[in-house]
Amino acid sequence: MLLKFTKMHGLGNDFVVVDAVSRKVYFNKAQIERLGDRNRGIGFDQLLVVEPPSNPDMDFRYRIYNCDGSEVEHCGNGARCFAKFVLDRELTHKRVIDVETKRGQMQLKIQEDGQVCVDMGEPSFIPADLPFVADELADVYAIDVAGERFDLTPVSVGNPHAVIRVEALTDEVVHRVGPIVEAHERFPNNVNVGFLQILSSDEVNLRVYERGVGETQACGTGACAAVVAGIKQGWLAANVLVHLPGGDLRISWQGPGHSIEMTGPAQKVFEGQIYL
Ligand SMILES: N[C@H](CCC[C@H](N)C(=O)O)C(=O)O
Repeated sequence: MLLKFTKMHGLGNDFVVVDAVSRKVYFNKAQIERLGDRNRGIGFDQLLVVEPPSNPDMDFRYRIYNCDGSEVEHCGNGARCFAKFVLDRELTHKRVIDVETKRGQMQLKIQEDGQVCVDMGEPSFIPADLPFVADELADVYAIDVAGERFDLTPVSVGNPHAVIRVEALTDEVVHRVGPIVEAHERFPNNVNVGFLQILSSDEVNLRVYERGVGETQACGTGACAAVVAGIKQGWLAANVLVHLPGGDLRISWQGPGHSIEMTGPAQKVFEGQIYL
């Protein structure tokens, strides 16, 4: 089958986006892994498959697959690219789009400057919501990584995140600790691992070792998780500028009972077709 696709990115977190509204498309795990292979396929961090909504009150549904083939609940950078994709392809003419994903419903607003503002929903610090195995409720949890102790804050943004505050964002800590925590037995569904360096109460540096991918240039849900963890710990204010390797995101959260709001760019790189 000849598959038409659009290659996009949000701050270097890259996606292949497929229109499954005009024509149904299904992928098995092996096909996703092959398409995501940067040497033998197209290459992407995540595949986004845009479908008609199952709920008639929604405009679309879109499915999110990591390059290892795992389907996931939420993707912040992907949400912004999804919004640009459906508008550019005239699948909608709305600039406020209601969409459902595996984690639930959310609303996206495409601003006149092309930036996309996403209602990322409410975070949860309840371990069972990730899931994270914990004997008791705490603000931070100590986890042993090869004999070294790391304090982490588990946060669900629909998908699971472990936020670890560090004084320095070194390759060594990200690439050694990231994979161990990602697959740690206390995270039965694995976890995205965010390394947070606080610059001030409203500015941080962040690197994310993503579940099912490895380190990405940016992670939207990771930026949301890091900011809400920092606010909960009293390190951060309600509106934070997050510097990621691929660029900046603006994240704001007014506290429990409120949604997280994320604003950032979405870029189209090229359109293509490939035999599946
Ligand atoms: N790797 C993530 C999904 C993609 C998240 C990220 N690309 C974002 O922008 O939020 C997970 O397994 O939950």
